[in-house]
Amino acid sequence: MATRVRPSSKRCAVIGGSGFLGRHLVERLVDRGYTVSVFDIRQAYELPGVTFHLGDLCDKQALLSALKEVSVVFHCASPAPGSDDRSLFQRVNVDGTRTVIQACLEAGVQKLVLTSSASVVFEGTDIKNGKEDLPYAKKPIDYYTATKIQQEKLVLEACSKEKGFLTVAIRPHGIFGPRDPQLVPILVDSARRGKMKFIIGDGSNLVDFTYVENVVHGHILAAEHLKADSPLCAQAYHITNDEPVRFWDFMSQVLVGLGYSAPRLHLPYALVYGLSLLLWLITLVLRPLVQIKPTFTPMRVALAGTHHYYSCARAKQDLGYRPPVSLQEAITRTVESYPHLRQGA
Ligand SMILES: NC(=O)C1=CN([C@@H]2O[C@H](COP(=O)(O)OP(=O)(O)OC[C@H]3O[C@@H](n4cnc5c(N)ncnc54)[C@H](OP(=O)(O)O)[C@@H]3O)[C@@H](O)[C@H]2O)C=CC1
Ligand SMILES: CC(C)CCC[C@@H](C)[C@H]1CC[C@H]2C3=C(CC[C@]12C)[C@@]1(C)CCC(=O)C[C@@H]1CC3
Repeated sequence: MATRVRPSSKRCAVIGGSGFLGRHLVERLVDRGYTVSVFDIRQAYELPGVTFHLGDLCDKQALLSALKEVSVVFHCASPAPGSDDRSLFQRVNVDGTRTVIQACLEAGVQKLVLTSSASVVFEGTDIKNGKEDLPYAKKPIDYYTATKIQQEKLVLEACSKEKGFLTVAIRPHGIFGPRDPQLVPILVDSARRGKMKFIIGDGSNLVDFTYVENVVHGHILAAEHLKADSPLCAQAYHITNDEPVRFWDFMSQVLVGLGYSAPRLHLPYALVYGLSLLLWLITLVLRPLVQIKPTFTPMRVALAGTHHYYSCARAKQDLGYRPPVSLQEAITRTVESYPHLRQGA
């Protein structure tokens, strides 16, 4: 009878390891002595000690070859939140995550750490110091969020001590840092097109922005603390910088740091939200004729004009989590990492 080789606990796979968060996670795992397999639809870099497996996570056979002798899987792949492609989100985040779980079970993986999102509870209205026991959003703000909810449920429900398969979900919020393709580039693009003159609402709304290395730290703590007798099994954990900041102060600091002017003029939230909805409807109607990508989508306006910050007390208690990099240091490092996005560059 063939004996199954017991996977080393230092052998892991990162699904989505070519992406922004995934690559930072891979780099940290390698520093900590892990052997890492990356599974992604693209290869973005090369790193000693890292093996790349290219494929779509909806393809179980492709996944299985990447998960051989792997004990921990980090699943941080997703289509970009800005995409409006409902069927893509369903296929990758929901059906694909089912496939990931199935492949993990077949390959004898012991732990699955999902990158979920704090937004799974966000409906476009204020959340102040939200805890993990808030109900999932009944009316999620977009397809991305709707499928992140389903994805998280699938992963947490798959946790089985009997099968020796343990799962946990990390819920970061507003990840930023070097190489982020989203937050800073979108902000700078909007500034360059003269669209960052206005503050939506009175500007007092508090939001979590989380430095990518802190998010990585939360993932690794979760993987290392996840044991059959630990409270982590089938739980979700907010991972933030634990320093909520005024949304518009954060944006202004990044903009000014890169040489652009901070927004100053105020516009009423309800007006901008209403206009963004109208614009969204117009783009839907015109879609067969012309593709328009509005800057101020209803989702972005809701995120820019409401409070949404979350408690990470549960992560502190169960994981011993403390954000290693402060918000100020994180902003400084981020601004320095984008010389090509500076005003005039
Ligand atoms: N960025 C943020 O502020 C937040 C992100 N999250 C979550 O964190 C995770 C990582 O996000 P982030 O690093 O920003 O995203 P990225 O888009 O940078 O990384 C995701 C990676 O997954 C890849 N991928 C997409 N679809 C598939 C597929 N079908 N099979 C294999 N690989 C695939 C992407 O390839 P390609 O680029 O070619 O699509 C990309 O390399 C996501 O799950 C996201 O939902 C949660 C909270 C906040
Ligand atoms: C044009 C401006 C009003 C806004 C520019 C910045 C935005 C691009 C970002 C501000 C908050 C960010 C955010 C996300 C994406 C980028 C922002 C909208 C997420 C939607 C990414 C995926 C998640 O899981 C939740 C994030 C919330 C915050």
